[in-house]
Amino acid sequence: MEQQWIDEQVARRIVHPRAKDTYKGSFGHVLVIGGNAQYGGAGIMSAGAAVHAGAGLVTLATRPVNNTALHTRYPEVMATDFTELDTLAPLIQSATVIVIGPGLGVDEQAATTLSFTLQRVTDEQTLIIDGSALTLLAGQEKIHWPKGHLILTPHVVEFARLSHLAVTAQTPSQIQAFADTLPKSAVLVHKSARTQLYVPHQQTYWQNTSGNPGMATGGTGDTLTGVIAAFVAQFGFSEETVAAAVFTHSAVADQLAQYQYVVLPTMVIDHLSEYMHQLSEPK
Ligand SMILES: NC(=O)C1=CN([C@@H]2O[C@H](COP(=O)(O)OP(=O)(O)OC[C@H]3O[C@@H](n4cnc5c(N)ncnc54)[C@H](O)[C@@H]3O)[C@@H](O)[C@H]2O)[C@@H](O)CC1
Ligand SMILES: Nc1ncnc2c1ncn2[C@@H]1O[C@H](COP(=O)(O)OP(=O)(O)O)[C@@H](O)[C@H]1O
Ligand SMILES: [Mg+2]
Repeated sequence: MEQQWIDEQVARRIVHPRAKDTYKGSFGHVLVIGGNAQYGGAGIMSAGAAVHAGAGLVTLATRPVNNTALHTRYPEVMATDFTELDTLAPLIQSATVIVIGPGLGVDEQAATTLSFTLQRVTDEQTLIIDGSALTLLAGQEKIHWPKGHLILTPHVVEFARLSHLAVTAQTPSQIQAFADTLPKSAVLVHKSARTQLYVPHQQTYWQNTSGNPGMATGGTGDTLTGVIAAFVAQFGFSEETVAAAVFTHSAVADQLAQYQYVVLPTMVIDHLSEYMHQLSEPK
């Protein structure tokens, strides 16, 4: 298979200065569905990353036990309970981009919310499926992928559950063969120390050039979902938008790793907007 690089040029093509005559509605509404009682931080980091990467509006559908922590850290984020399906339905309907899975868990409530959401996503929306939602789907006999633009963000073990390919068997041609089974408007982000991006029925996959081992802390992938969501909400769905988000997330971490041994996900969130400003300015 051919390979193309995800580098700063890609991110610079996507992240541009904002037009003067804009408002919060110009930059999309991100709905994150995740964060149960055990994994509250995952939902908070995904939603926080979406705010800091520039989404106009962000709502987190989480468990209420997480609300105080959420609003202490990110008061910009609106909150609701992901088990209150009557309240969730109109939020799903009005979202530009939906993230489902970070810290969602795999219990019955999580499974109910997942199938409720999958049934309601429309052609115009983008759905990012991550973490627990991927694990839940992998447990189904046959996966019915939803309508709309689809972005899957598995790490290698989540990908093994989905594809039944052992980690050592996850070569580019095998990953592409799995990607070819997805709906045509799908992007597969295969996460690892060498994150790659696949699109159904393409001969070329994308290889990220940013990232470092300081990122190996729980929550880094949860944070990535929020960055991808905000990029799609502002700049529109395309494989290049997803590639730009993947690059930006790790490039921020690379800048921090010049001075730090460990790069925490929340530190990446704090520096996203500064880095996006750099990307949007001429060099
Ligand atoms: N602060 C929080 O609330 C956190 C919540 N999290 C959530 O916890 C849930 C479970 O996710 P997990 O990923 O922890 O658990 P999983 O059971 O899905 O996968 C964990 C396994 O995958 C392995 N793995 C991951 N990347 C690998 C790689 N590149 N090479 C080899 N092995 C690799 C891990 O070592 C581990 O054995 C998800 O919903 C996730 O979003 C985690 O993101 C951790 C932080
Ligand atoms: N050694 C590494 N080099 C580059 N990127 C890494 C490294 N370790 C982890 N990452 C990145 O961190 C993220 C981990 O995602 P994931 O395993 O889903 O984390 P979590 O679910 O805990 O948030 C991925 O984006 C992955 O590319
Ligand atoms: Mg994860």
